[in-house]
Amino acid sequence: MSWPAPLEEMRHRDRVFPHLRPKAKVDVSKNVLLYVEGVSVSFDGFKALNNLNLYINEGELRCLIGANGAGKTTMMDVITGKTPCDEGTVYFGQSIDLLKRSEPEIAQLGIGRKFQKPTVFEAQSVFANLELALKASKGIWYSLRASLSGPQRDRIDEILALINLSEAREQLAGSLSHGQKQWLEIGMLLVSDPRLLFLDEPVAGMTAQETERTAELLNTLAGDHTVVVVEHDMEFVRSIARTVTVLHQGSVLAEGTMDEVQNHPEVIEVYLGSDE
Ligand SMILES: Nc1ncnc2c1ncn2[C@@H]1O[C@H](COP(=O)(O)OP(=O)(O)OP(=O)(O)O)[C@@H](O)[C@H]1O
Repeated sequence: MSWPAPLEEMRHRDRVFPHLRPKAKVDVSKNVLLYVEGVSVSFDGFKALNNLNLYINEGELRCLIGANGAGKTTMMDVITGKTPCDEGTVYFGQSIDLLKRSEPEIAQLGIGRKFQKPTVFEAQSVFANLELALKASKGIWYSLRASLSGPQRDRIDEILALINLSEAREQLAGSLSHGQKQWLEIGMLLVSDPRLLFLDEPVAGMTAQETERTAELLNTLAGDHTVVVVEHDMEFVRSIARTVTVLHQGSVLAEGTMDEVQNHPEVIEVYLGSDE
């Protein structure tokens, strides 16, 4: 029996729902997880990214800094499939061309992103937020299933410990401090075990103690995950970064250790020397 074309397509659920595809193998034989090469993006003739080149190694914790308007958000938008680019290439490992993938497909490949403002479900408990995130990462059919498996519960417990919220598991997310909400959102990304994580200003608005705890968390995540942090808080960057990349006018201005970039004359002039 032959099926009408749309039904035939539905039989191949993995074609219809990208999340059902097995996770693609990412070739990191050269130890580089992300290649951004020659990327330019213009908005009405203004170049937000200008021949940007950036390489992120597997398992590293990289900090990206740059003054307002340097192109940090646009860069993350291009990598995560939100904004198309005019020129350039973006590869995940040696062979996955991210510019050919949609935003959900890129998430499914294991690239997670936390936006600046936490977006947790305030009326749900901490545990329920993680449960919802886990089910959402498995797709719509999965969300209809009522209960979590034992290993999934264990994974959520592990994440709760990692993000320092084990004791707050039954608390409503809306009652958490700003810093705890940020951790919960990082936890919500971790349930799908992303390979590469982009975190936009993770310590903005945090207390000194929460900031310190976040530094520990990010250091723990690095290695198992590759973490790219966009941050304005220079003290925090100094406390976590091994390599810092400075963006300016849509290109990389300098890259190196915190000391190297802080002593870079052009960086001093355009960024660190400013009032930010
Ligand atoms: N959709 C858009 N349309 C027009 N211009 C845009 C758009 N998105 C970004 N821009 C411009 O591109 C430049 C780079 O912006 P982007 O948000 O990437 O910088 P940023 O480094 O993330 O800055 P911030 O630290 O303020 O978040 C800015 O001058 C911005 O005004």
